[in-house]
Amino acid sequence: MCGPQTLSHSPPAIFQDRTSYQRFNPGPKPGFLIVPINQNRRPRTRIFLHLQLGLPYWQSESSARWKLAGVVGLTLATTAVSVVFNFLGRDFFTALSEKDEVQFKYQLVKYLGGFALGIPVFVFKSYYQSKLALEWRQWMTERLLTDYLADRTFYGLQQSGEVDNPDQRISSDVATFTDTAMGLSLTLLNAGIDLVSFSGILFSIYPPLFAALLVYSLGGTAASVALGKNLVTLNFTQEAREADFRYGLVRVRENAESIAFYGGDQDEKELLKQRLQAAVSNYLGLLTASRNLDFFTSFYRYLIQLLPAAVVAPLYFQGKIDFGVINQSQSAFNHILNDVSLVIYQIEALAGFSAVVDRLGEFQEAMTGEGSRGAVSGQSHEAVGPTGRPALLQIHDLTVVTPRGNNLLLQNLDLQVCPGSSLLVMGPSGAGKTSLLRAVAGLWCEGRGRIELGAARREVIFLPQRPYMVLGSLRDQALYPREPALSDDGNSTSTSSAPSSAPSSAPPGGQLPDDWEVLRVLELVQLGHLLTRYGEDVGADWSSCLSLGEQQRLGWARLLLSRPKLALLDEATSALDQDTEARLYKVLQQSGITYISVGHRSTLREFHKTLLQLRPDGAGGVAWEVRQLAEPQVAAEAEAATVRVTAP
Ligand SMILES: Nc1ncnc2c1ncn2[C@@H]1O[C@H](COP(=O)(O)OP(=O)(O)OP(=O)(O)O)[C@@H](O)[C@H]1O
Repeated sequence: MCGPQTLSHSPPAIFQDRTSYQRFNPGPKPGFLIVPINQNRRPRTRIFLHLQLGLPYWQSESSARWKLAGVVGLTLATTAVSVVFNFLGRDFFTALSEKDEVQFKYQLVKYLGGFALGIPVFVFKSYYQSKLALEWRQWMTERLLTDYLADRTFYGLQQSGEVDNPDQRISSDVATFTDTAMGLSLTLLNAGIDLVSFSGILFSIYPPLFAALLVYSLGGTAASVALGKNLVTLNFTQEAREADFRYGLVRVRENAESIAFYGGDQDEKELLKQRLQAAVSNYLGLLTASRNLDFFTSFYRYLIQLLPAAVVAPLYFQGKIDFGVINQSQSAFNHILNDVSLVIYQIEALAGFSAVVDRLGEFQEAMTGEGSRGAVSGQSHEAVGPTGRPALLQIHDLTVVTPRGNNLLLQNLDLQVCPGSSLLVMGPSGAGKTSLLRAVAGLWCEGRGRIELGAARREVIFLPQRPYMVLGSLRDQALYPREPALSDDGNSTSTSSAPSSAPSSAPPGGQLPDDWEVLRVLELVQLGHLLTRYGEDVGADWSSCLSLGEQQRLGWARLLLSRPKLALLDEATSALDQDTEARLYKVLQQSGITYISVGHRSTLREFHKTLLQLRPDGAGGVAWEVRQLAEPQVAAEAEAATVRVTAP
C-alpha cells in the first residue's frame, strides 16, 4: 500500500480443498463429544523431576539458606530435647514405683524444669519453619507470576487449553507445595536422627524388642502404601474439580449483568451444581479410600500402646528391669515407630503433595512450551515497500490458522501498510478479520508466512469492541497500560528474539501525560462529564457503570494518550453513533497515527486509504482483495487542533 496495490486471491494450492486440509489436520468429528471437566487429566507422576521446582529459591537466596540452617539446628535440638525427656520420664516413673517420695519430688522438679526449657524449642522450631515456608511461597509465587505474565504466556495458555485453572496453581498449589515440602523434609531429617538416637536406647534395653519393632514397622509401611495408592489420583482430580467449581462462581460474578438480562439463573445453577457434584463425587471416592486406609492405620497405631510393654513385661516380672524402663521403652518404641512408619502416617499428605507437585510441574512445562510455538515468523525491522518508502507493516504470504490448528482462515495474504496510512478490513462475520489483527499483534503465531512490523510491541495499541476496564481511577483507565507489556527486545510479532532496531516513541521520554492532557483528551472523546461524576473514585466497577459506548470512547482516549505507532481497531466504534465515530476518526487522522480498522459500517470507508475485503470463496475458504479507497478528507476541526496529540 506504500504504492498502488490491487491484489486478489483465491485459495492456494497448498491445501487443494477443504477435505485435503482436514485430512492433514483433522478437526472435530461430526456430532458432539462431551468430555466431563478434567476427566481426561491424569497426574503424570514425575514427582522427582518436578520436585526441583522449588530449588531455585535455595540456590539464589543466601539469606534463605542461613534461615534454613537455623531451622535445621532447631530441628536437631528438638531430637535432643526428646532424648532428655525420655530419660527424665524413666527416672520419674521409677521413683514413683519405688514409693521414694524425696526422689519423686526431686524428679518432678527436674521434669518440670526440662519442660520449661525444652518446650520453647518445639514452639520456635514450628514457628520459624512456617515462616520460612511462607517466604519460600512468596518467592515461588512471584516467580510463577513473572513467567505467567511474561510475553503473553497467560493468553497462550488460555488459547491452547493445555492446563486448567492456572489461578489455582499459582495461589493454593504453591502454598501447599512449600508448606508440605518444608514440613516433610524436616520431618524426614528429624526421623533419621530420632531413629539413630532411640534405636540405641531400645537396643540397650532389650534387643528382641528392637527386632519386633523393625518387623512391625516395615510390614505396616508396605501394607499402607498398597492401600493408599489410589489417593494420589483422587487428590489430583479433587484439586482440579474444586478449581473448576470456583471458576464457575467467578464467571457468574463477572458476567452478572448479562446473566441477569438473559435470565440465565437456572442454567448457571445447573452448571454450578454439575461442577459441585463432580467435586463431591470425587471427594466421596477420596473419603472411601481414606476410610479403608484408616481401618488399617488406627489398628496399627493403637497396637503400639501395648506391644512394647508386652515384649518387656517378662523382664520386669523377673525383676531384671525397673518400672520406669517399661515407660522408657514405650516412649523409645513410639519414637522409632513414628520415624520408620512415616509413610503410614503421612500417606494422605504425601498423596496430596504429589498431586500438587504434578500440577505445578505441568504448569511450568506448559509455560516453557508457550515460548516456542508458532510458525509465523516476524521481525521488527523496517520493511521496504515497492515504492522505496519504508512500510510500517509488511505481510508476506501469510496463512492464519486458529490455535490448535483446527481452522484454516486467511491464506497467502500479502499486504503493506506505510506510516501514516490506514487500512480497513471488511468481510462477513467469522471470515477472520479479528484473527488477522491477532496475528499482526503477535497473539496468534500458528500458520505460516511472515509479518514484519516496524514498531516495538508497546508501540502498537489494540482497541477491542469491548475494552478491558482496569481496577483504579479514571486516570488509571485512561493511561492503561502504564508500563510497556514487554521489554524493548520483545518487539517481534512472533517467537523471534531479534533485538529491536525500531525506535521507541510512546510515551516520549517515558513521561506519562499530565492531568491537563488527560483531561483534554477525555473531553475530546466526550467523556469530560465522567470527571465530575467519578473524580478520584478508585473503587468503581467501570465495566458495569459505564455504557459500552463510553467504554469504547475511553479506549480511544487511551489510544490518543499513548500515541502508538500503529493502532489496531477492532469494531472500536460499533456502539457509537455515526457522528461521534466520524469525529473520533478525524482526530485520529490528524494525529498521524497509522491505523488498521476492522468494521462492518460502510461509512468507515471515508476514513481509510486502503480496503482489505474478505469474502467466502465458495469452497469453504476465504478469498481476499486489496483495493485503494478514495483519498480520505482530513477534517480540520478546530477543537481537534487544540489537542496535543502528536504523531510518533
Ligand atoms: N481461539 C479460537 N480458537 C479456535 N477458533 C477460533 C478462535 N477464535 C476465533 N476462532 C474462529 O476463527 C474464525 C474467525 O474468527 P474472527 O474472530 O477472526 O472472525 P471475524 O471475521 O472477526 O468475525 P466477526 O465479524 O463476527 O467479529 C471464526 O470461525 C471463529 O470461530
